[in-house]
Amino acid sequence: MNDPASPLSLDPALLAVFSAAQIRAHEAAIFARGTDGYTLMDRAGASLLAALRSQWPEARHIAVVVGVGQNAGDGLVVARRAVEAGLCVDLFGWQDPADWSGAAAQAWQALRQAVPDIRIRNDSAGLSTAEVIVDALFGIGLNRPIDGPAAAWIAAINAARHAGAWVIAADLPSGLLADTGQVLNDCAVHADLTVSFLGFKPGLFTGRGPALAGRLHLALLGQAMPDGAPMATLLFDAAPLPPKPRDGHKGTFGTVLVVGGNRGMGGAARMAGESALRLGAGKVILAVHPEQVIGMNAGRPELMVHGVDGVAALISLMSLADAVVLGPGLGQDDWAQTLALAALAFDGPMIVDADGLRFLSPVDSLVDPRAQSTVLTPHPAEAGRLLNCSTADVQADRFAAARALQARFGGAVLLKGAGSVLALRDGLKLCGRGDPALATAGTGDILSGMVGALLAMGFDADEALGRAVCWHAIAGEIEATASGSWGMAASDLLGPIRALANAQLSGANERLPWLLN
Ligand SMILES: NC(=O)C1=CN([C@@H]2O[C@H](COP(=O)(O)OP(=O)(O)OC[C@H]3O[C@@H](n4cnc5c(N)ncnc54)[C@H](OP(=O)(O)O)[C@@H]3O)[C@@H](O)[C@H]2O)[C@@H](O)CC1
Ligand SMILES: Nc1ncnc2c1ncn2[C@@H]1O[C@H](COP(=O)(O)OP(=O)(O)O)[C@@H](O)[C@H]1O
Ligand SMILES: [K+]
Repeated sequence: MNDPASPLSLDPALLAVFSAAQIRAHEAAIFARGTDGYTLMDRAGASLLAALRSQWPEARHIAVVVGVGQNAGDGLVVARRAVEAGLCVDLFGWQDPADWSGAAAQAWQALRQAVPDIRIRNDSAGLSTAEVIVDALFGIGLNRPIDGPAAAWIAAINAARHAGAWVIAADLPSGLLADTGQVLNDCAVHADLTVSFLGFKPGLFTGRGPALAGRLHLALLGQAMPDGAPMATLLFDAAPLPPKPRDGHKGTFGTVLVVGGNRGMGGAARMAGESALRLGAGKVILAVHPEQVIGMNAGRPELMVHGVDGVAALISLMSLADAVVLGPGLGQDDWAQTLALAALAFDGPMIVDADGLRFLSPVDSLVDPRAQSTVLTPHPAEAGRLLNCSTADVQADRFAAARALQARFGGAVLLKGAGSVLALRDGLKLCGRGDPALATAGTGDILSGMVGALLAMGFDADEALGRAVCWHAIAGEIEATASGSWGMAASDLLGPIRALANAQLSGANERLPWLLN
């Protein structure tokens, strides 16, 4: 069933994210090839101004807030070019111009030459009169919590935005850490548009990034994308399933066994089962607590619901399964533990989610076949439990957490939440789709059923996880577009998911968060 074809036709540069260190190495290589820093910075400022004018063509009055490093230089270029274009420009900050170095110092000289009476205003009162504010405080050089004047300027920019100004960020919204999407001290600019220079940074897509960066625009500054493997690749679309063979029968498309549905938690197992069915699994069996059987059978007769009271009953169901989904509504009691330990011995592809994750033990990923065919899908709190750290620790570096989970437990790992991170055999992926509509109970169960169906069809762990995450996120966008982000119920995703898998609904490019260059 594997079908590697992808409907994506985006520029590869738009699908790669690079760490700050990789961007710095790229800059060094550009300089070594003979382009100087100021030339690059001038292009960065020009790109930012072009994006600003294309997004807000009516804007006449802009404010540029500059910091102390080279990110300020981008802002100084914008100020000069904006004045030259006839816009009214106010420049704000606290830096003594004599302290700027390198290309930023050249940008200041160029600005002074073009606008001799330019001055840097150190009082944020005038900020609120601007239609658009350019955030040129910090880019990839941010390396510690922000306090002092920089924190005050960030607060002033956010207050002006709240009062109606638009905000465009140079390279990154200031305060957002490029590599992780973390914000320290809860101090960061909230931008409407971010122009990212030379390559996208991972932090724009995960952690706090999606909430703070606004729309994204990539400006390559006349350069090819950085050499070498990116830190992660972005997942934006997935190929639909191949046509269903005319001579297929229910056995052809795999049997999924969902193990979960403890007392009071039957809904989770049912949602996982239903999503496996809607994605095309040939048969779906639910192994649930005996007290759940009657209600579940009535609700969705296509699901084969079995009350399981011990290991023997589960093993006999496992013998029928092509893939196991362990965890939805499993709970943590003795019944859950007995079933989980038995299910984890399943000799085939498996996804472990929710409470199922509590019963995992570390594997030796080099020798344990389980490590090859298992998909783990923790949310940040579950990941913290598995890694023996806090949820905040996980969120501080979601890439490191996903990698650590993969190293410890093997398989394909998904760290859920806005900007889901996938640690796969061939490296890191980052889901660039989704909507906060998905932040509601049960959407994780829907996802686990989808992965189960794809595993049962024969997709390998990486492919099954990548497709499921993508369709699930796009389905969330589709529902949000149709009816809004508030109030979606997890089962609402089932229709769009089915349509996406059948190619009857194209999710490609519809709500990509950036302006295509
Ligand atoms: N020609 C080029 O090189 C090009 C560069 N480009 C642009 O340059 C940006 C990178 O510039 P950058 O490396 O100077 O870093 P930047 O983000 O300005 O900040 C570092 C400064 O802030 C300081 N600092 C750090 N944290 C702080 C804190 N919490 N609170 C207070 N201060 C703090 C830090 O101080 P230090 O650590 O040295 O004490 C340092 O002085 C990049 O994102 C892109 O926009 C593009 O134009 C393309 C061409
Ligand atoms: N703000 C968001 N943006 C995009 N996706 C989100 C957001 N919040 C949650 N999600 C997605 O919704 C799903 C929630 O799963 P999970 O936390 O396990 O919920 P549950 O256990 O209730 O089913 C995950 O796939 C997660 O990535
Ligand atoms: K910035």
